[in-house]
Amino acid sequence: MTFDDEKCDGIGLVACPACRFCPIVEGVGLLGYRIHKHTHKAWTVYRRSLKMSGSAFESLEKTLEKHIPDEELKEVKRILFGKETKKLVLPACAMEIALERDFELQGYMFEASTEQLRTPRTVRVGLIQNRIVLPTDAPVLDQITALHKRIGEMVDVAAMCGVNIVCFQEAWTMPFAFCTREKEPWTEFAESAEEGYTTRFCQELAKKYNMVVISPILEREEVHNVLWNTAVVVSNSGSVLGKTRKNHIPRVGDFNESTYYMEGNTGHKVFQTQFGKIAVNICYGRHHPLNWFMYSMNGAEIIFNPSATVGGLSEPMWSIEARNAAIANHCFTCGINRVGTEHFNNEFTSGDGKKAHQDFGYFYGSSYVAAPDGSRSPGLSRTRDGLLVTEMDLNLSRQISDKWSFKMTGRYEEYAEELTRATKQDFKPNIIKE
Ligand SMILES: NC(=O)NCCC(=O)O
Repeated sequence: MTFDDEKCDGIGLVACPACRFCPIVEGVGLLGYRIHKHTHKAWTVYRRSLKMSGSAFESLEKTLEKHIPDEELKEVKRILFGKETKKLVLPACAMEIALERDFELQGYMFEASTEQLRTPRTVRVGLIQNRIVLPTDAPVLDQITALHKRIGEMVDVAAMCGVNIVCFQEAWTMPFAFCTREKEPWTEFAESAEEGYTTRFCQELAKKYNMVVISPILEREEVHNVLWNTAVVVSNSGSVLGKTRKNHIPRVGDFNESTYYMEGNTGHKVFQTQFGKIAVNICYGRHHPLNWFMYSMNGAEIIFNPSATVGGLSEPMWSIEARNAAIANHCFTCGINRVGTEHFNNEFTSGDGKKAHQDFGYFYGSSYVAAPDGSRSPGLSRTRDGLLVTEMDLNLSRQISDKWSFKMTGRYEEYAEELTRATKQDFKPNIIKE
């Protein structure tokens, strides 16, 4: 599409393609001067984000909206995404600041039926996806500090939107350098979960905004000097509620993560917060249904899945796995993925005979929330930093559980016995032959 922004008449919806992507027009539908005021700016921001990403494909939802006639779109969306999630009206000041700070802001709500004996248990969750800020060869502390600043300005907006629990992407303080297999300088990004500067930074945010902060970092456990891929959960009081470590380590494509840290040893912890019981299933753990299941068995009402994954590898699976986990476990799930392409100075190979390269591929964002009734929010874009705010009534989980009864019909004892047998060395698969 070609467009000359000098000639835009500011009416927006027709004249300027940016308006279709401008969160102010699209998100809240504010009329009059706001459309005019933001048109050129949004278009500039949008164009800049496309140029930076090297990807013109913004999101599946946008493409469906662009090409499917209105009368069919509703039905297509119902079948693909489940019951429509209503848009959440977010404060105009938050929308405006998000625009100024060049990130997408979207809000949705998951409602539950009214009950006679329980009042609604609504909680607002914020998911943050982002690019790295500085090049990967900038000094380590500069990179960390720049990311703190960027995320800090996004959390300010989350606070304006009334977010109670915010979660960042996997290893958010660093480039996803595990593709390189080099130890230095990447291990220098590892920090103490309890006392590192990133945890201190999150404690400040948590206290300032009365917000639970989930901070997935590369952890250096200093007593034994062991590295882990860890999510630190900071309570809204500002104290560290605990930490939980990534249970499953990928050995696929360029995800050479076993070079850097060990398989988690914290089991399937669930954290009781003021806003609900939460758990964190880090990235590759989402391919393991039993991992989700055990967090749910321990009572998790919301399971976060902070991730770093690229289009060439996992994009067709992305929209299915966390959503399926929400359905199967009668809980809410939140998938968060980083954005953009990260370049490294030294070439590396994928061990597949193909040419050496200097990047992982494209991290496609697309963060979303899925609900126990099978519905899901639209995803954030594939190309831009973003904050997704969702309001969820946690009563929905028990309502759906009462309806579908997966926990009641699960026959877990049977599976426990069979699984125990299946993991023994002398196991013989139960195959009937003629
Ligand atoms: N970070 C991480 O575990 N990535 C593995 C690839 C994937 O799970 O899509």
